[in-house]
Amino acid sequence: MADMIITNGHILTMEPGKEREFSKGMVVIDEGIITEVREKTQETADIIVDAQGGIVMPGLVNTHTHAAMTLFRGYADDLPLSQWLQQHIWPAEAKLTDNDIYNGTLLACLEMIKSGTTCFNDMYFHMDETAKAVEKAGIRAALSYGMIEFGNKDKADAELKEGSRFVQRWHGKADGRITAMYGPHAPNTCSREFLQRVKDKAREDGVKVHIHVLETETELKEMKEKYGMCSIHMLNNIDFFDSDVIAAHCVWLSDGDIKILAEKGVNISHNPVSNMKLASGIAPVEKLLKSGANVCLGTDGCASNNNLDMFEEMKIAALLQKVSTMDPTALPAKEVLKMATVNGAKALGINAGMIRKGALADIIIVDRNKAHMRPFYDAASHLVYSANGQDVMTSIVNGKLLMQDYEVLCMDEMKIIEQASVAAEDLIQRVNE
Ligand SMILES: O=c1[nH]cnc2c1ncn2[C@@H]1O[C@H](CO)[C@@H](O)[C@H]1O
Ligand SMILES: [Zn+2]
Repeated sequence: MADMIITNGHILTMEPGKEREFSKGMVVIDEGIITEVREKTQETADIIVDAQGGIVMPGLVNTHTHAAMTLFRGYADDLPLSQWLQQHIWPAEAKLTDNDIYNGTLLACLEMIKSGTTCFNDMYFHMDETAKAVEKAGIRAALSYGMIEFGNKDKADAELKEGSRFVQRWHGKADGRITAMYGPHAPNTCSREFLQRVKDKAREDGVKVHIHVLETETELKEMKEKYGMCSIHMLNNIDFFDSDVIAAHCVWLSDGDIKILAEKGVNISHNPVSNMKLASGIAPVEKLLKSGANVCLGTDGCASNNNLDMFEEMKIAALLQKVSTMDPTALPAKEVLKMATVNGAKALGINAGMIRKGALADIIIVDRNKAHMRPFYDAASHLVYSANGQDVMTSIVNGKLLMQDYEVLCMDEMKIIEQASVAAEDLIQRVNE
């Protein structure tokens, strides 16, 4: 007998090139893997999840965030990026403890599980604690220690050592739910020599690299002054780019940069809410997709968003491309849904983001028994333009129910909220001392 069957739901498979929909289908799960997807027939299993009145779809993949930054939600708003980071966020981050990161990450995991994200890509500090929180919550994640050396040789050695220690300790852990990566912060906070060393080490270790790239015009100007070229050309010159790189933001791109990113198979995490809030600019997502690049979707941290709701992110991504290109056909719902599922899973190298035989059972069920979800013509349209994270009823990761019919099963919800609030209060007191 199978471990689990999800039955009676409207299934959206999202398989690239051959997306299927079943108005009353069933998904069979065994040992964390999807073993069958088809029209409903009678069947039994250890656990039967009734998805009546729901859309069954792949869990959302958030390809760029800093989970523990939930502790800074609403702490410093309405500021430009450099001022926001240098005067507010970095001084506060200097006071973060292991305990803060653990509790902040658990709060993020709770929020993600409740709003349909089954996997996230994180770069931050005290990452052992992030990994422990992921292990406990049951969610899937790609994690990297955020390295910043500003060209300092001693710092470079220490940062790479810590990044490497983290990769050795956590890659493939938590029943395979954790993937570890290297996380050099950005081309203007890390030197060219350091970035080259990091990429060499990542290739040697067979792991991916997660980096911020051309988020702001300031970065573009700094790079041109320092190297006589933009970040994309500098990184390309040191052979940094391949399909094992996740480049977050990529806002300030020339047509030549887009060609390089597409040719090298670089994965681009678009983070429209953060880019709008910090007034960083608008990434050329339509052009990137047309060039064949793999574009996925992220929220960035809670200090620049201020939530982790990937439904909100999908809608804003679509709207922003339309208004910036003055073309209502730009970034249609189906395309943005792919960014948040299959493209994200591809970027992180996980066999998920779609409901098909052999894929990891990372699945969510979205409620359509709600006023704003009726009538029902097109599932993709509703998911992108009408739904929000609070419409997610059920979340499954690795074949395990983390939330069922709005009830969180993997953790004590009120305890997590309370612990994170206490940690944040204490942290801000230390910052203000
Ligand atoms: O949008 C952003 N741009 C640049 N840095 C960021 C952004 N969001 C968070 N961080 C910062 O990146 C470091 C993690 O490696 C942290 O210092 C975090 O505050
Ligand atoms: Zn970021």
